[in-house]
Amino acid sequence: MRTSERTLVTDQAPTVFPPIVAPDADARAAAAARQEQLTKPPGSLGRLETLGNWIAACQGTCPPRPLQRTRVVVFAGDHGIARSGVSAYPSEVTAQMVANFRTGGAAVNVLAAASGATVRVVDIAVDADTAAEISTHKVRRSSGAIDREDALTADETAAAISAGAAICDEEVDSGADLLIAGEMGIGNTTPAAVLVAALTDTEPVLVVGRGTGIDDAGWSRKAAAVRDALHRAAPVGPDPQGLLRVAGGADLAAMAGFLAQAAVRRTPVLLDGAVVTAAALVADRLAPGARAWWVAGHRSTEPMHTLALAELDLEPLLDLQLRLGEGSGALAALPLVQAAVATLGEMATFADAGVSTADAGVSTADAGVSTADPA
Ligand SMILES: Cc1cc2ncn([C@H]3O[C@H](COP(=O)(O)O)[C@@H](O)[C@H]3O)c2cc1C
Ligand SMILES: O=C(O)c1cccnc1
Repeated sequence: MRTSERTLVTDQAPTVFPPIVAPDADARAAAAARQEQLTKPPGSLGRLETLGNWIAACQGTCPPRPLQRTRVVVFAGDHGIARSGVSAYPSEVTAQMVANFRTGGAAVNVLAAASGATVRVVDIAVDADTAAEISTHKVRRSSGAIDREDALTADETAAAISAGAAICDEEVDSGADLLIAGEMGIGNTTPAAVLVAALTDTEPVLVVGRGTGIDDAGWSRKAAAVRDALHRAAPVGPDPQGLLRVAGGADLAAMAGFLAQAAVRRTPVLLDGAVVTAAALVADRLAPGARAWWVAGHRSTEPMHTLALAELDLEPLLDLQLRLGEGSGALAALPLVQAAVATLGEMATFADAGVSTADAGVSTADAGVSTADPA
């Protein structure tokens, strides 16, 4: 059913983000002009150029400052739907992986260390008691089983969005100049798929993927769960806060708040995989225009990810067939962002290095060859 055919119910007290200011167009233009002066044919660094220009625009200065503090926040939360056989793993793995993050043994830790980022894990809704220092923003133990009950109450939804925004503020206030959201939660690809289906008006079978590696029977159970949750969510239509409440979860709501607040705080974000991008899709509805502050690190193999990226008009930097989450795909792309900033900031110009520009060369007519095409 299309949303226009439904009676829409909007959540009562919506969490309001201030209007999003776009990254600085003047700094982006100055960066694009500087790229033309650097000792390379125009455009020859391809996507690294537009990436560097984007960082300059986000910082409001050209050349951009080197990135000093890239911070990954892993949002951990369990989901009642995991009891319906939609994941290849049991819910206990969420808390066990939280412990693994804290001792540095997970992919996110190793990838972060490899490119100089640091990792913080926050328990938003793990179905276990975790250490006090990571549970200050905890909303509840596990979100509801979305095929038959709401994921959250309205108050919990607002609290989770606010928690994510507060976590973002803590990180920006501590000096973070590039943010990455990661996630850990057995079963979380199921609510993420529901959010993407609802916001892109897509059928369940087209959004449901294999997650942690479910077999065909598990995939069928997952598609049925997505169908039932979408049915339950129909009355809220595309209302972002209502969707998070009925068919999302506390971790997804917190990530949406975090991503929206990053745009409010004019701090760039490198997006991770399908689950984070599902939260991003909601965040861009909560704070229209927030997407201008995000770059997609990679494309995961989950089908919903391609749909969500297309809806956000984001082109991923990498496609490595990753399907992990945690922030791993964003971290795989981080060296590209660092390279983009370094080339824009540190390469010599033609004038500095005494290198001849294209128009100083042999004329096209004389040599019978084309000179550089600035396009
Ligand atoms: C050991 C382990 C580590 C992980 N790290 C991220 N995920 C990923 O898999 C889960 C989502 O997939 P599904 O919806 O199929 O459960 C999330 O926890 C996600 O972060 C992991 C999953 C496992 C098993
Ligand atoms: O792309 C993701 O975010 C993802 C894929 C599979 C499992 N967990 C997360």
